[in-house]
Amino acid sequence: MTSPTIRYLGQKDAIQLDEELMGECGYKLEQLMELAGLSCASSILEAFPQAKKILIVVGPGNNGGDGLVCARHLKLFGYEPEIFIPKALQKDLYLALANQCSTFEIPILSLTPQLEEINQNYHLIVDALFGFSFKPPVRPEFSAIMTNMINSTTPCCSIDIPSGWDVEKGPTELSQYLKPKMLISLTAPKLCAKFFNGEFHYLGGRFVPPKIEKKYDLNLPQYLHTTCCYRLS
Ligand SMILES: NC(=O)C1=CN([C@@H]2O[C@H](COP(=O)(O)OP(=O)(O)OC[C@H]3O[C@@H](n4cnc5c(N)ncnc54)[C@H](O)[C@@H]3O)[C@@H](O)[C@H]2O)[C@@H](O)CC1
Ligand SMILES: [K+]
Repeated sequence: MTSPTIRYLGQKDAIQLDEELMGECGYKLEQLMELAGLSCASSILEAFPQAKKILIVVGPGNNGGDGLVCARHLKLFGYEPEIFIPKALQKDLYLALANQCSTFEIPILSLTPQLEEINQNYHLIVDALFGFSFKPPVRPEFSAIMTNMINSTTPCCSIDIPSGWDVEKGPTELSQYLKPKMLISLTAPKLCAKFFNGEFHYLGGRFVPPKIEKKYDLNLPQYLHTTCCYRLS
């Protein structure tokens, strides 16, 4: 089910819009990431209030950064998040966010969580591996964790893009692919979200100036009151 009016962005437009937010709109990446991560944690609180232990899989780009911010807010909301980072983080921003998570006593796992471990220990997986800059196929260093996420019986919540999916064409070229129960689209859904058929589709990233909304013809729904997430379907 999709929202009848909201615009779905292609990969090029998503990247360009992001650059404009941080260019002429004057946002810093840290600001956008904080709001994006907060909206992810807020969406999860609405959709999975009963989940307790949450595994957050953090990738090498800004999608992973959103995951780190989300982990911190989930902890503040009373969840027990744990983080797995398959590839060592490079940028100072990501290292600072990971450090904040450690300060919040969020465990950072050193070994790839195995399938049985994920099934037994966690109520939810947060997929913050790859976002709108992903180009398939998944490189080998991520294949073990991707396989475990795909095969796990624990429900998955993908941030912005279900990892491994083509940003525009969705999962069509893969034999085995992630089927998240929840998708949180940031700023606006990307074209691959048309192939999402899980239970919860949320919109987050309540930071778009009217000028940008008009320019990209986003037709965003009205967020209610102080909320930072909106359920699309
Ligand atoms: N305007 C927005 O909507 C905002 C978006 N943010 C997030 O930023 C994301 C985009 O971040 P980035 O542009 O940093 O990119 P991504 O996080 O999508 O991923 C880029 C990283 O993945 C690696 N990668 C790409 N293809 C790969 C493959 N096939 N196998 C293995 N690794 C691969 C790249 O080398 C790079 O390290 C969005 O999806 C969203 O989650 C927020 O942080 C801030 C605001
Ligand atoms: K993702």
